[in-house]
Amino acid sequence: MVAEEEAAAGRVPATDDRFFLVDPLDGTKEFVSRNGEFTVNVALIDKGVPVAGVVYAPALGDLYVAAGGRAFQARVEDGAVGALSAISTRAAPAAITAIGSRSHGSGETEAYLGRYNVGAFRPAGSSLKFCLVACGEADLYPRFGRTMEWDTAAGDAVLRAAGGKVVTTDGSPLLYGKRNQPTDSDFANPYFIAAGGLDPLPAN
Ligand SMILES: Nc1ncnc2c1ncn2[C@@H]1O[C@H](COP(=O)(O)O)[C@@H](OP(=O)(O)O)[C@H]1O
Ligand SMILES: [Mg+2]
Repeated sequence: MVAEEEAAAGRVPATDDRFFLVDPLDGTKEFVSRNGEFTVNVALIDKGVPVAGVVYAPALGDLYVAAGGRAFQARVEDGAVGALSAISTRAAPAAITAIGSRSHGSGETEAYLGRYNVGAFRPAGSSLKFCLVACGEADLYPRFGRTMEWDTAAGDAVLRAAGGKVVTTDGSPLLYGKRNQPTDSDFANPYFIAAGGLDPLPAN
């Protein structure tokens, strides 16, 4: 199991073909600003692919689950998990809804979005961005900024299971368990684009 705070303290186990990535508090800035958009993230990686995951936003009472190749959403009230309902991405409308970080924007992101017909931009914190694409509330989440694997793996699992995709700027699937990278630290992600029912334009 690889967890954000453990990794920060230098405790990183050898990773096998299958391992868990955990971020107990994703969206620290959201947590501090009390807007509720922080999450607890657990993902199961199998040979580099996020095959199962849970994203839980305790302050909002929203739970998203990827399991068995399908994605689900549930409400959590008073600690009780309500009925799971299946979620899926939507076919992208002519004017898409883009989603992006509340606290980590970039000029590159704006330039990339300029190549689409964007009808609305929705800022959101943490891994909730993947989940909003997964349930068809948004179509595109370009992230041209740094993240770590534990920030993205669970949301990525939910989005893939809902019919979407997460690709690097050259269009290849975002992979996990990245160690000994030539230009970045272990578990650091490259820039990526998460998409629902559209094929994202290559970014380079
Ligand atoms: N320069 C950087 N390097 C690594 N991760 C970064 C980063 N800037 C932002 N992040 C990650 O982006 C996450 C927040 O994303 P967003 O802005 O989309 O909500 C943060 O998660 P934490 O809140 O768990 O630290 C943080 O890990
Ligand atoms: Mg995080």
